[in-house]
Amino acid sequence: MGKLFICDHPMIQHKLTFIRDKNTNTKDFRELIDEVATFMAYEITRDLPLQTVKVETPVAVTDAKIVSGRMIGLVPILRAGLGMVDGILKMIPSAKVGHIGLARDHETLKPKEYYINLPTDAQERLLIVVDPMLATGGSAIAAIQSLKERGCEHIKLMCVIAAPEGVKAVQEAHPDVDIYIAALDQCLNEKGYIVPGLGDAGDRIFGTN
Ligand SMILES: O=P(O)(O)OC[C@H]1O[C@H](OP(=O)(O)OP(=O)(O)O)[C@H](O)[C@@H]1O
Ligand SMILES: O=c1cc[nH]c(=O)[nH]1
Ligand SMILES: [Mg+2]
Repeated sequence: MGKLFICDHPMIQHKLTFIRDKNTNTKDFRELIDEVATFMAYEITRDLPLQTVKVETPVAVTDAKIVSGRMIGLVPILRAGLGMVDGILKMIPSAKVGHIGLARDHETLKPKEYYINLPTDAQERLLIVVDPMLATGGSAIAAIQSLKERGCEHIKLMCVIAAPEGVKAVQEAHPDVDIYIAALDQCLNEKGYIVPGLGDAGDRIFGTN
C-alpha cells in the first residue's frame, strides 16, 4: 500500500486558508498555490538518497553530501497541475517536465486524456505527478496508468487537497505510489467537488469559470 504523507507545516496550513477563501483573487490564488508547491517539494524530496564526495573548502578537504540516485521529472496534469510546476522547480531546478492533459467530464466525472508529452528519459526518472486536487482519484489514476504503460515505474503523486475517496482509490489502483498532500478534506459532494475544498482549481488558477 502506498504511504500517505500529509504536509501540514504551519506555513502550508496558513497559505491553504487563503487558497480556500472564495474571495481570494486569481493573482493571489496563483501565487499561493506556487508557494505551497515549493514547501511540498521540500517534503517530497526529504527521502532522496545522498552520496559522500570530497569537497575542498578554502580551509580544508572534507567529506560532504550530494543528492544521488534517480533524476527527477515533474508531470503536471493539465490544466491545474501547471500552477504547481514553477513552485516545485524553485526547489528542484534541474527537474525535467512532462505534461499529461486530462479533463474530467462534468457528468460522468471520468477523465479523458487529450495530450501527453514526456521527457525522452522519463523511464529512468523518479516522476512526480502533480495536481492541486485529488477528488474521485480518476484523473490521478489515469495519469499514473498512462505513465506505467510507457514503461515508467518510479512514481509519486503530489496534490494540495485530497478527498478520502480519492486517496483510497489511488492506493487501491496503484499501491506502489506514495501520495503527498497538504490537507485531507471531508468528502466529495454530488458534483464530485471536494468539501470544503477550494472550488475548481483550474478555473481559480487561470481565471476561467
Ligand atoms: O480526482 P478527480 O475526480 O479526477 O478530479 C480531479 C481533477 O479535476 C480537476 O481537473 P479538471 O478536470 O477540472 O481539468 P482542468 O484542470 O483543466 O480544470 C483537477 O485539477 C484534477 O485534475
Ligand atoms: O473540488 C474539486 C474537484 C475536482 N477538481 C477541482 O478542481 N476541484
Ligand atoms: Mg477544472
